[in-house]
Amino acid sequence: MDTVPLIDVRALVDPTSSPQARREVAARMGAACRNTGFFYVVGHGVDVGLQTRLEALARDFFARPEEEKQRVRMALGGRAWRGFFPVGGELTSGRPDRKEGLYFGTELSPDDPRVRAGTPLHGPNLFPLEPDGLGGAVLAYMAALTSLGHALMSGIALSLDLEADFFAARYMADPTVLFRIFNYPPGPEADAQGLPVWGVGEHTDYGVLTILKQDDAGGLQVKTRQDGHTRWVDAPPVEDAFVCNIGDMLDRMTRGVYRSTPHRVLNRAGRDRLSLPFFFDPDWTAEIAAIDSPALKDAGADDHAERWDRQSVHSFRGTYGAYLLGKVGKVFPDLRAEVL
Ligand SMILES: O=C(O)CCC(=O)C(=O)O
Ligand SMILES: [Fe+2]
Repeated sequence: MDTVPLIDVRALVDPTSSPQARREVAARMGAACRNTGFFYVVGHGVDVGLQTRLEALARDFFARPEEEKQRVRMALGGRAWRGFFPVGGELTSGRPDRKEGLYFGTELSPDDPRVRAGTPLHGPNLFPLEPDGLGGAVLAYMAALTSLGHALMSGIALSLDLEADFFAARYMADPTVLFRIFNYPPGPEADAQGLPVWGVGEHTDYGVLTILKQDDAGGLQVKTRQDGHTRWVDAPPVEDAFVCNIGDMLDRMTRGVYRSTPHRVLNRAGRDRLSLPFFFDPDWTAEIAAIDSPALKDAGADDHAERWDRQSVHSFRGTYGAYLLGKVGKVFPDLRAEVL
């Protein structure tokens, strides 16, 4: 309970595995979702060569001069909300994070009806021209992680006694995919007032499932809860494993039984930390509702009084797109006027 469990998900990824093997993996995922809301996955099948290439290209990009990075600044991405933001440009829990980043999403052409209609967060990516190959590697990685996301969601569905394709059919036929590459520069742990300078402040993720690749610097912390006590534990890097966690929408759908657990980052490595979170979220137009399953008869407590943002995810009614826009406006106040 106090550490983040590690789950071999090979049986969910391998099309020839037995139903029994799938159910066993699903049961482990279900236990992790009820307890920490966080777990590592190995046996995920994502090509190591692709991961290494993408990491090297990302390091190359962030090491470039600020004015070069600004050539793909978010303001140029318009309503699609893509591109680069500098250190301090994002406010996760009301204060600027010490991180810079690149935002990507599903690649849509300007002719796509949603783009033509001006739907926020939909559009083409804003890829840097240099280093050469970064855009292609990002697209290949997003495709690989989309497959993995569907496989992991089949396990989560089985863990709730639902059909394996429940999420793919009902909520994620056309998933909202947000992919980010963050660089956390080193720096003092506290500011002039003695307050900690977070790479990312305490927060929960907005959607259903986050699949995170982190480098070997460490610094990710997860808030666990046991017997009414909370405790921050480290989620250190594990060789060829992704860190997975569930977000507010799955918490909402399971009435709090599966937890969207708060987490934060403090880079103490004394060097840059690179992380690549992939957010695998419901369709933009999906209406979020509680799932009807006997596996969810013991609903969790409404925890809004203890939550980092004091909001109740359980009272939310509406589409995932509406939920996401409300959140994004808070973390990027400067871009809000343009998009909302
Ligand atoms: O960089 C990390 O390890 C975590 C990032 C994160 O929590 C997020 O982007 O939601
Ligand atoms: Fe997060």
